[in-house]
Amino acid sequence: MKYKILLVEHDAASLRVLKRIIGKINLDVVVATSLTEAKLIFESSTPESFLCAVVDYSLPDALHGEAIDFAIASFIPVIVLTSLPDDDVRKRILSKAVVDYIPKQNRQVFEYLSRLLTRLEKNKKVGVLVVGKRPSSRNKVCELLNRHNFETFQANNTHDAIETLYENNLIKLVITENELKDETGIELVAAIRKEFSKEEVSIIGTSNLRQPALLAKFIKSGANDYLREPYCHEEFFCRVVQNIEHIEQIDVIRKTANTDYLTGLPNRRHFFEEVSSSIKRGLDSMCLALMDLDHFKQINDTHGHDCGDVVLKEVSKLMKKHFAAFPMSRFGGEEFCVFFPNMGKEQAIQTIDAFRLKVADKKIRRKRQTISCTVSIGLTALNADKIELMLSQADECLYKAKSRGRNQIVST
Ligand SMILES: Nc1nc2c(ncn2[C@@H]2O[C@H](COP(=O)(O)OP(=O)(O)OP(=O)(O)O)[C@@H](O)[C@H]2O)c(=O)[nH]1
Repeated sequence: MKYKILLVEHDAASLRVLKRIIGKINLDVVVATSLTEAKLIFESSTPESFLCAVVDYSLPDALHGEAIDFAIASFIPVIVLTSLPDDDVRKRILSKAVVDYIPKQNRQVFEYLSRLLTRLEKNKKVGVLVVGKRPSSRNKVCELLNRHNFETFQANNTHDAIETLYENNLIKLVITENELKDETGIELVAAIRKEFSKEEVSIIGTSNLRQPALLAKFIKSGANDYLREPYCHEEFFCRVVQNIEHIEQIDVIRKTANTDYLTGLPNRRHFFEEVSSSIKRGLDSMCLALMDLDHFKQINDTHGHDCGDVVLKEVSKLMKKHFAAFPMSRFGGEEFCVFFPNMGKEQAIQTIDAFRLKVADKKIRRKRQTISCTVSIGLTALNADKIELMLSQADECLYKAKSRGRNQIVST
């Protein structure tokens, strides 16, 4: 779904820059140049279709921030723009339930707005778990997080907190105070760290001024960061976003390290890890298939290496669709592998043979040429406790499939 931004701005020059910036990040802009216009637009739309409102503090018919109150009352997150960057205005803006405010000082602040909007969109898919004994303090933190579009979860004890983490893998951050219903926040941090690493879930511990020693204890027990209460709203969001971005960056690095650059399929190392841990957990039955494109050198030699790459990508696309439910990998070169956990030999043969036929039927068109290819497959149903053993069996079968004429399955 493409979200809309309600832009309430009177100044023509600012409008031009803002429209360009918002358009660049692929969000739709709906413009109102006054509070009256904004109200009219809202009468015919739903708040859910708006990611947020970007509102100028001072409009011809709303000189003192009245448009901010209107947008907040309409349940959309609000970012305030102001060309009056004095401390009084800043305080007045931050006393309202806004996402942030942006003084219109230079071009850099518009870049900041662009990052903020991108963040607000991403936040819709990020969960934050808030843990503490008192519902009132949990609700206060959740209200701040909801303002930034985060999905929030709550727990008042260690057991429920860990269960919630297991049930909702979109949770990237836990914010906990030390006082819980059963144990302490410090004990909760230690318990989370037994199950989830710092790279999977960030934790912020909170403590008030009367307990400064707690902050160091939080960090020593495995928290990533801390917040000293009472905290200002800007510091709260800086810390929250910093900790979530840390997890997201690690996620990008992990995905890059696990993915084959050409085809986007998981690479050999990732496949080994995934299948090995699946075998360790114990399976009733399993099969492993090793596949190799036939006469691929000839495809490269006839049509060029670029076309060879296109063939690899097209076969990988077919694989992603056909084997969506199974661990799969580009093993290297023109060799691919699929693992079938809890599947008997007959069913695995049926599944993989359907794929073999799909590959043979596929016509790949490139630069007015039509390329076809076939695939040979070695499949093993050996119940081994090590993936290496299954691979060597599948490899022997694949060798036989090649020597018996290719475009076929040999199984053991
Ligand atoms: N275009 C392209 N070619 C690759 C890539 N990786 C490996 N190859 C080529 O794949 C070809 C594999 O050739 P061979 O091992 O001789 O096997 P084949 O021609 O498929 O013959 P059979 O396996 O016996 O059917 C070699 O020419 C490699 O250069 C790649 O990423 N892109």
